[in-house]
Amino acid sequence: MLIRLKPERQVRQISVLLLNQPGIIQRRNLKMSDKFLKSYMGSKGEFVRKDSAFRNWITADGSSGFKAERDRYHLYVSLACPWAHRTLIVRKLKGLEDVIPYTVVDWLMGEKGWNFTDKKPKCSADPLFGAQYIRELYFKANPEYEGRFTVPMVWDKKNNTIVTNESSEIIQMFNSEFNDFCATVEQKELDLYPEHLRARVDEVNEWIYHDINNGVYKSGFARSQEAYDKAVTQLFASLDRVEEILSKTRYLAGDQLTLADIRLFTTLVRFDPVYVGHFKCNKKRIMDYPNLWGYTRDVYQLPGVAETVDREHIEKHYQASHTSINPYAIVAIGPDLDFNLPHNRDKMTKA
Ligand SMILES: N[C@@H](CCC(=O)N[C@@H](CS)C(=O)NCC(=O)O)C(=O)O
Repeated sequence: MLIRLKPERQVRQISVLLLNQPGIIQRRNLKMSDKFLKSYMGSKGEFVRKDSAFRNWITADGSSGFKAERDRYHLYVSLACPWAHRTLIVRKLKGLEDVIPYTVVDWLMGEKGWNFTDKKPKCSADPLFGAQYIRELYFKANPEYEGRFTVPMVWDKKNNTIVTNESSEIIQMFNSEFNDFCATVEQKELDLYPEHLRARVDEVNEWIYHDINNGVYKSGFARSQEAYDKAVTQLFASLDRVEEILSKTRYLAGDQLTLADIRLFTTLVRFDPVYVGHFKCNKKRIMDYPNLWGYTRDVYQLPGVAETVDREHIEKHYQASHTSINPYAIVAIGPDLDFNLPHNRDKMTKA
């Protein structure tokens, strides 16, 4: 009986069982997911995120060689991905919809990484090259490329190359370098990384990135009890810390929304539907934290943000793609969540 086998034998058995069923695709996914995870593993079974490889900057004056221009850059995203989601929110808040077009990849990540499809809602074929996989674009930019094929990624149609694949930098560029092109004056004047709040924004970003944004991945992809315990303990200690901050101020850096909030929001909005179950981040749910839950709804309800959130892409991507942690790729039903419930956090803003 399966239950009596040693762990490594059980894994083989699962693979055979899946092969005997009509959905042969499961075996392919199992292999992919394992390879994917191993490429991110440290020596103690801990998840180690790789640095992004393309780090050019688009500037308003073009001094970097990449001048901010209308319809010069193309943004590639997954609606499932929290890092890519940041870029869609800032693009929206800054009114850059007509300036920076984007393409959404398939929510299912297979053995060759992200692929394009026009057969699923909100996804489309690659408009620039008709590529099948995002990796093809990375090789177009650099045939010797050896890094990961990640989203978000910004393609420069003029120089025919990748500008950047680092979300934290893309959102800074969208915030400040495209101000000549924003749809409205309010959007041009909106500064999500103002000089006087930078030190505070940088400070919170630092620990929120390690403990929360990446903390959920470190918990979910841990391959040893020790690595999981460490990551998940740190994750919830930092969520408690954020809860405390948000009991005093509406946003992380005070009364004003900043890039730090966008960066945190994209993790929080995925937390209860995916990270609690799929990544075993189940000490508490976001809805158990009054301030974090109210804050998540507050950011969600900002004009334009809700339309960047796609629960179908989010829930299906993680659970169907990571078959080494969810071998049958069954997508859980997910909690009832109403992000539109009143949050009353506007009352915290000082007059
Ligand atoms: N540091 C990058 C991380 C981006 C990232 O890891 N994206 C994931 C999707 S959530 C990805 O594309 N993974 C594909 C892979 O690692 O092969 C950023 O913030 O932009």
